[in-house]
Amino acid sequence: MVAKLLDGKKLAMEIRTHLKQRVQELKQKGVTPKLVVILVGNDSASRIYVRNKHRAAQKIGIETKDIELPQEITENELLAYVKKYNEDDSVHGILVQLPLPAQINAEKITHAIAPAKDVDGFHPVNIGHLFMNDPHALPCTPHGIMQFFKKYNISLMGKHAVIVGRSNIVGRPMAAMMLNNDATVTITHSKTKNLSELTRQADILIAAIGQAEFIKKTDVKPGAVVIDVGMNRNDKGKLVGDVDQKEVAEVASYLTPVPGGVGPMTIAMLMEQTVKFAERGVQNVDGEVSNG
Ligand SMILES: Nc1nc2c(c(=O)[nH]1)N[C@@H](CN(C=O)c1ccc(C(=O)N[C@@H](CCC(=O)O)C(=O)O)cc1)CN2
Ligand SMILES: [Mg+2]
Repeated sequence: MVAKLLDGKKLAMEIRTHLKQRVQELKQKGVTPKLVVILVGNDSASRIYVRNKHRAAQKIGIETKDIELPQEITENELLAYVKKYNEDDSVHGILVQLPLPAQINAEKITHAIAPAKDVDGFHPVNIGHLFMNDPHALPCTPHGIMQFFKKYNISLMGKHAVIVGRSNIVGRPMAAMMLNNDATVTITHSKTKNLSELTRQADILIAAIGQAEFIKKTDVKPGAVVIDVGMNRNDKGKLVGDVDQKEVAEVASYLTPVPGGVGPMTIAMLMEQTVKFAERGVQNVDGEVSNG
């Protein structure tokens, strides 16, 4: 078997085209979706992701305000920025790019973003709604992965989904989304015993461990759908995923490439969520008018 590649770049472009239309409709109603992106410090990768978010937003017609803050900023100073944009009615979405410098408690910051403007879907209120199968805002990476299943008609019903990695931004929300779509979900992590025994049972395998080419051919059931969330630099400085792509492509039915798989979908979903939040504002206004 040779795996079919799930092209995230192409799917993200399709999604952006639809979003452009939705933004135009919003603008006709006098609303321009507005996203505030806060970048703290000098992390070079974060700088690139923020730039890519800005470009994606521009292409669709979303207004962005990029705020660059110094590495040494205090937690309270950063919280003051979040508060300011929480209170600004022209802003529909706020995100703080992660990771943050060591002196700042990232949880405290993400928890300070108003749940209604939490385009990253990281706030505990939004995570709670997601786990209760009543999603309000969805973390962008797992939400992007769900779009592959939709696009390629990969049903999750009754399937065994095995997730390697239990982070708050990928593993845990991924588990909730797949559970909400009737998969049987196993979450594994660095302390899991006999990991390969579990990954070999997966109909759908999500690799989000942060270790270069960790998942080998022998860890994968023939015909499995394999999603590679990893972004690591190997010893030659090349970007590689958590999956040994060359080997695993020989046994998987579907595989997301790195680059060009999950990454572009993360940004597409951020755009989608920003538009959705702006549409909610319009619905509320329409509601008030019709009730009046
Ligand atoms: N506030 C947030 N911080 C972080 C998030 C997030 O969703 N919200 N996710 C990651 C970083 N990230 C977006 O912020 C992100 C990372 C990578 C990509 C991407 O498109 N990657 C490319 C490859 C890029 C390269 O060549 O280095 C790909 O996979 O094709 C998009 C978004 C952590 N922080
Ligand atoms: Mg990718």
